[in-house]
Amino acid sequence: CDAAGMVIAANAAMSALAGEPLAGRSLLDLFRGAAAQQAADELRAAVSAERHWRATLSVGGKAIAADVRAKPLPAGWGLPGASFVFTDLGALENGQEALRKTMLEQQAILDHAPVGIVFTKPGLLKECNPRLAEMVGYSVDELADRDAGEMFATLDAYQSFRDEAFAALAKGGSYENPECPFRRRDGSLFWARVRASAVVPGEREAGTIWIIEDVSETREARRELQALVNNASLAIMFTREQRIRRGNAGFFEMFGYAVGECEGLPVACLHPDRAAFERVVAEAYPLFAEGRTYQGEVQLAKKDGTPIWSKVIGYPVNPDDLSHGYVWIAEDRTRQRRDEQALREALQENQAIFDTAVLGIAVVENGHTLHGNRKMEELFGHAPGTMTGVSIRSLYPDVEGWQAARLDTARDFAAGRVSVSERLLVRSDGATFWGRLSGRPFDQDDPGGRSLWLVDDVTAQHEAAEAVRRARDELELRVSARTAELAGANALLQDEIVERRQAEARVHHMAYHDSLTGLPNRALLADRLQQAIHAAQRNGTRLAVMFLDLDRFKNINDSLGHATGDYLLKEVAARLCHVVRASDTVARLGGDEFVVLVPGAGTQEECSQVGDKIIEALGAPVRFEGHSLHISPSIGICVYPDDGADVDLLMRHADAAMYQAKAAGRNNYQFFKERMDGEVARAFAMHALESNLRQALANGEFEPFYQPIMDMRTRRVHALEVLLRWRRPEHGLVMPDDFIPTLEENGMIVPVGEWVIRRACEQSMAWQRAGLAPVPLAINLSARQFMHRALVASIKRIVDETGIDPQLVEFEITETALMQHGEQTLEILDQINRMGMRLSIDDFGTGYSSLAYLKRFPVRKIKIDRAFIRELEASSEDRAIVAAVMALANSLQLQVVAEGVETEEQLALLRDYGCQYVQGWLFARALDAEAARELLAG
Ligand SMILES: Nc1nc2c(ncn2[C@@H]2O[C@H](COP(=O)(O)O[C@H]3[C@@H](O)[C@H](n4cnc5c(=O)[nH]c(N)nc54)O[C@@H]3COP(=O)(O)O)[C@@H](O)[C@H]2O)c(=O)[nH]1
Repeated sequence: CDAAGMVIAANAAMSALAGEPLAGRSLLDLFRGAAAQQAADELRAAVSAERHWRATLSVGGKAIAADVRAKPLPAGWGLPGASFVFTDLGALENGQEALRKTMLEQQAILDHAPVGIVFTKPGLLKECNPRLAEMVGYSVDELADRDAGEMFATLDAYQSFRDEAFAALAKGGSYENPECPFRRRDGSLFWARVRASAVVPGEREAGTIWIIEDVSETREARRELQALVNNASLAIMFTREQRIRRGNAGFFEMFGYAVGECEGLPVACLHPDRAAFERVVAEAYPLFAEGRTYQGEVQLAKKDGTPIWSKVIGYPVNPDDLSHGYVWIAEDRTRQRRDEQALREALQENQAIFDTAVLGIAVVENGHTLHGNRKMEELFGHAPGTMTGVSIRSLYPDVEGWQAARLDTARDFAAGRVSVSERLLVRSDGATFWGRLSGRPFDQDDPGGRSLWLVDDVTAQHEAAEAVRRARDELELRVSARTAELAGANALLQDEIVERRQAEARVHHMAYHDSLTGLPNRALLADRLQQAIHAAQRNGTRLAVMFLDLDRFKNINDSLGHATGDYLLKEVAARLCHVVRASDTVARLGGDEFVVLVPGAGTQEECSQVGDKIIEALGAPVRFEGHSLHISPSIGICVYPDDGADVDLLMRHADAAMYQAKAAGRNNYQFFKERMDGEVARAFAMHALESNLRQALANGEFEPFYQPIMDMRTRRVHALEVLLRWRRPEHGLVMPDDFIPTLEENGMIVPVGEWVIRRACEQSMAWQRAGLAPVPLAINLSARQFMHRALVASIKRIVDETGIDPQLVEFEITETALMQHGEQTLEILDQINRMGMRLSIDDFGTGYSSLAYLKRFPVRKIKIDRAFIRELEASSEDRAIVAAVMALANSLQLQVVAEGVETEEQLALLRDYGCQYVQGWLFARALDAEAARELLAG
């Protein structure tokens, strides 16, 4: 009832007692039968006194005796009202039985309750059920009136528990402690959940009912779970409203946060970006809505942004109410993923190697292939992907080959070796090939197990090796045949070698011997003389060099012919050899010159003896073809060391002495004297110069120079006169006046002159090839050269061989030379003229030209001798001569060159006389080829 006595609630028994529902009715209505006011007073008094009394109720017109207990409502009701317990006394008797049954049922409940239930009065246990007794290890009876503190782990624990519990109960409420430590009789502890309520709220003395539930196992399990969670290497996180609420140590560690640091942060912060987070949300939340678990491998991010690959499992805490949040378990798979990636790449690489290998690769087990790469398929002609499960036997053309391979392989594998062999294999189309096999077991301890094989097609090598073997056999045959052949050839070669040696000996002999007489020549004589000088030096002895020239030999040669001359020379050689000792040397230098070298002869007597013997031996007439030839020598003798210490000097002095013998009347010998008389000296000098000029031509010591002939009108080069120079070693440049007369005298002017023409033509062509304008050459011809019968042929040959334009060649012949030979001269000049070359008369004015001839000569030009130019300004006579020459030239329509022009005055006068061309130092001296080229290049 509330404070106004209105029924708030009534149980079923009460409604049954009242015969109708009572809620909302006034309780006083039950007491109407009695004096209502009295009943109301009594009720209030009973409530405030919390007592019970006997009352008569008026229900449904009936009076019912009832026992009423009244009590104010507990504070928890929130109303100032009272509770009433009505006991129908009439029905009580009938209910005794029912009550007893209820009591028994309740006792059964207590006895079998799975929780401990105990009733206490302050400080003491009063009653308890068997479960509690079991929990603490006492009997129910033993616990009666026992001190409650004994049940607790410690006295302190009991006291704090007691204070806390009774403080709560004192407020009229119930008390609950989820985990409280208790002690068993044997001293062991257990944990229990305790709930308590006061029998009479707020009245401790009225006693307290305790329900004690052993939660030790649950607690242990929870602790274990907690430890598990805390120590898990996995990250475990609890989220609610998309914020991080809690995480285990693994979580903080995985994401790089300090413990508790990120609690409250948005979950998105664990993702690399918003989009990644939303992808997970989009995938996971629909699953959660269906009460399912989300699983995925996603990329997350550490606090510092480092990406983490993580396997994530998420599920709702309460699938029925998603507002409770979610549990997320994340496993860091970054390393595994990296390892997996590396593994995947390695596998791909291996696969690529496997697929692209140039060798066939197969894994074999139990006589069949497990895998084979593409090359393997290709080798054996299998379609792609069909190399698996192929019988190894089928890869061999016959059973013998296969058996042999098996046996060898088994032997190799058992010995721990790689099995390498070359075998004939067969393709699926039946074609065979040679394969090089290389196999080894996967596991050395299981040689009969799985094995790896490499196969290479070596048919080509096999065939090549076979071909090589055949070729080698063939070669061996050919080698033996060739060896036999060579043996024959070798014999021939030996003969050839002998012949070659003989030929070489002949060549050597020819090089050092005179071909006509077989005597040593100049070179061998020089060598022998040198050796004899060394020997004489060593031994302190002397030696004699005797130079012989046959008197008037040229006469015999010219009159009786070369054959007679040759015979005579050979006879002289034989006689000389006959009269001297074998240790002496007889040599022929050329022509009619001989030298006898007499080692050991030093005194005049010894030399005279030899000289006399020679004169005597040559004195006897020589008979040849009916002629009796008389010959005598002129002998020059010089002695080492008195007359010279080297070969050259001794030869020259012997030569000089020979000239003395000639001068002394021939057919005698003379010893070398330091002083010679003038004629002998001249003859000797002439002889020496001739000898040197011969050497000069052979050694290339001659050199043409070029002096320009200028056009008076244009003052440009009209032609170049070719003037010979001799670059004589140790003498410098020798001018032609010093050697041309000698060349003319001894006839050498013919070969030297021919050389000059050839060299000048070659030079002109070289200048033209170098791009210079062609300039005519004026080449001197001496009288003797001009009269030589081979001149015209020689000039023609030079023109042909050098390719020079004949118009560019002009020959200068002295006036004297022209006048010497009359008609013959005319003939030669005509021939030269017909070849297209020009002719001019040199040194004009110094000879005595016949005007009749002059008119007939095909000359174009005359050169006024420089003797008339030199004094031109001073000498009226020379001016008159020059004027006359100019008049003559004009009348004969000849061009005129004035040579030796050294001054402008001379030039001016010559211009006045109408001279067209001038030559002289006023313009240029004779220049070497390089200077002349520069002049022409201008
Ligand atoms: N048969 C051959 N005779 C030849 C050849 N080379 C030259 N000679 C003849 O030798 C003579 C001397 O010649 P060289 O000493 O060269 O003298 C020549 C000029 O250098 C000289 N000359 C020219 N201008 C002047 C000058 O102004 N003053 C001066 N004092 N001398 C000068 O004159 C010589 C040329 O003379 P020429 O030949 O008459 O034109 C000489 O007679 C040459 O002919 C050869 O290869 N073969």
